[in-house]
Amino acid sequence: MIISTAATREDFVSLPILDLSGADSPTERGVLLRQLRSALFNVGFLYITDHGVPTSVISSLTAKLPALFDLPNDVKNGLSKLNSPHFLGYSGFAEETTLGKQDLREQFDYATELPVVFREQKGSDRSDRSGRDFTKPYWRLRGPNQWPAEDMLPGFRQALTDYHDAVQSLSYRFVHLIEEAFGIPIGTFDDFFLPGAHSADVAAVRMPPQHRIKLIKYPPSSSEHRGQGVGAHKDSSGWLTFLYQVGDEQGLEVLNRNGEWIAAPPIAGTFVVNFGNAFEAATEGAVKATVHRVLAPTSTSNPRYSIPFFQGLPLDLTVSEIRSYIPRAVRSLRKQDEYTTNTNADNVSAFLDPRWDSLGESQLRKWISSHGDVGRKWYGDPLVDFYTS
Ligand SMILES: O=C(O)CCC(=O)C(=O)O
Ligand SMILES: [Fe+2]
Repeated sequence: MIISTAATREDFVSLPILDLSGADSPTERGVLLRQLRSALFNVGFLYITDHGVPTSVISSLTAKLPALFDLPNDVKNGLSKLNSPHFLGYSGFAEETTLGKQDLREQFDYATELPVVFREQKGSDRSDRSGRDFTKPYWRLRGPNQWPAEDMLPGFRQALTDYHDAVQSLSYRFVHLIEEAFGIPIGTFDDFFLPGAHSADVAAVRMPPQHRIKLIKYPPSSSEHRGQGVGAHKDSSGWLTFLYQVGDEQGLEVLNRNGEWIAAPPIAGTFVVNFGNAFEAATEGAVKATVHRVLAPTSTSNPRYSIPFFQGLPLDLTVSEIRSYIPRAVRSLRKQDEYTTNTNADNVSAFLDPRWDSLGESQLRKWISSHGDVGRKWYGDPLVDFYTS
């Protein structure tokens, strides 16, 4: 029970579950879109079933997670994020922080396999045909993965690649549903994901984004007290997040507007969908990047594994540009008082820094603040100090 001097507002106490098979039925599509609108504007967190990602694709990857994390320490450390200016690779237990506190989890970060585009300041060939300036530090976020040797974990690279491709295509289909729920033409956001979708003009064509996939292990807590698996936060790595919770260990919780933590337990075969800071900023808070956290498993539980897929956006896209795609009627749906509410989590005001507008800079800031050692090694102290000041 919540005891409060202010009248308690009605708010969500459980998360909606949307059956995406309704999208293919002329009679049920309208119902699905109504449910989606409610999930978007009232909750900012939902489960999806019948999402079209084959069970075999999911299980091929999830079956390999225990062995991945059980690789010898020298093999895991050989894949350390410290090797990677793209913040891709392995982070050992409690090496990452949220709100200045250690997250009691171990993780591998992977991404759409893409080559480096960043160029050092030297030389004249600094841009591509579109005039994009690849000497900007945030372009350095983009680059290839670190894979374990195939004989160390046979089939892992293929399983992760298949999973990436399937969830990427789910994410594009889901964005089409959102466009319909917003009342804008289906395909409006294709510009962000499918270069050249609407324009043959080289300067207008975007770079295809790099999506990120985290493979996470939360070991059981070392004491009776459940530790911080990951601290309260809003996602800032992308546009939408598609989270797969492996097995049945609980721990994910979502904050409602009354300040209550609502459990988001694993539901077999579903993905959890939520919205990143860029989405909240683009909709001016009409759709929230809802705050969530993970409590580490109890001391007597099994480890918990999870796989968030963060749908990427072009790094040179600006918040003002994205906003121009969202109708005023949608942006004006922001509920009073919420956009600026201090939730004691990384919030949108830190994301929308007046010093910059591009998503690349917001993301560089985010990566540098959660992995300071990687930031200092590859980006240097002045840049780290700038982004963390
Ligand atoms: O592990 C989970 O269930 C959620 C992880 C999460 O919120 C994140 O990594 O951003
Ligand atoms: Fe998250």
